Amino acid sequence: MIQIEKLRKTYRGRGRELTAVDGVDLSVREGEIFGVLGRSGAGKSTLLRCVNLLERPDEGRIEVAGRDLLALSGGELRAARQGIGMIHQHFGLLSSRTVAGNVAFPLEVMGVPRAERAARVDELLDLVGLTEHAGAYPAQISGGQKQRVGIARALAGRPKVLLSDEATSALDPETTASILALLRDLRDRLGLTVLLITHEMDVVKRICDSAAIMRDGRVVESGTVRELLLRPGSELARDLFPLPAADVRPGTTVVDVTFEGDAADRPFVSSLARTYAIDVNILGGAVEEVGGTRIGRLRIELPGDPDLNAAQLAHLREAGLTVEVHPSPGTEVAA
Ligand SMILES: Nc1ncnc2c1ncn2[C@@H]1O[C@H](COP(=O)(O)OP(=O)(O)OP(=O)(O)O)[C@@H](O)[C@H]1O
Repeated sequence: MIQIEKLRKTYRGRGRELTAVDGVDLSVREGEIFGVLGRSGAGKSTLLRCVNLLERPDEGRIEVAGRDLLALSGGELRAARQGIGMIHQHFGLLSSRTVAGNVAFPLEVMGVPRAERAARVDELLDLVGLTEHAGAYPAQISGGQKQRVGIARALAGRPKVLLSDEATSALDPETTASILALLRDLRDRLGLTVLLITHEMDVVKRICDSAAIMRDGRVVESGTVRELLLRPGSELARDLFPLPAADVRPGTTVVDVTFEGDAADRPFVSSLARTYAIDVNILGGAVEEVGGTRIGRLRIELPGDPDLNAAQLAHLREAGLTVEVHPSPGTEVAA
């Protein structure tokens, strides 16, 4: 649904150059919720603003719903942008207008006739659960309700794509959960494709089907959340399951074992200990519900160096577990 290829955007000013997006490729499938994560300054907002051409990239290609956005101009571009809604961290509501007036605003800009506009505003407010607050002003409603207005306004042009710029960052955890549930529900009911940027792991855990991590303007990993969690060395897995720094003692093997669904219910630690008559030390672990599946990660310590534990590691892999061995001290390659 969204195809981004070799996207580059450099900001120039006062003799300085800063490449905020540096050759990004990204593919978002129709109907999925795709999260872009990364530290402040990684280039997430710039990337998002390029997708609806609030920012014009220097190079690359952006295809949304089969249309090459950078090749469009005038009316065609306006129509394509109407098919892309956007919600913001600080809501961006007009304080002098009521809730209904804020939702009506984009419809006025689009030239929708008054009677049709009123019916559409009612429909949109119903969609986000704000019918009873139609006459309230932004100052009279909560942050969560303000974001619901923002969502209703973004959906005014019946977009197929919704962009979300840290939409829940200014909200408390409970309100965040309700806004995320609303986004997922709207995706299901309206068949939306959602591209969101966030620095909150909870957002990824709760609603993202796929994710990408950005650093210094580049995508360093991307894929479905499940794929990334089970991929050895994945940063997303490390961030979602924070474990203490691995302190590998000489003569031991420290292994991170990632398991999902059924495998979470099998006693693989005791099976390993029994089969090889060894003591297995548990160093840490976490189990999380991710996208409706239980995924867990356990850090265990086995006696003996890794090369003496080949059979034990194979035993874990054969049980369908993802196995990542920490290097022993002294095995790191000198830079
Ligand atoms: N309009 C601009 N002019 C100049 N530099 C900019 C502009 N917008 C962003 N930048 C710079 O580009 C880099 C990427 O910024 P961007 O806002 O895309 O990152 P981000 O990952 O979204 O971070 P944040 O969450 O802090 O917004 C930063 O170094 C930022 O200072």
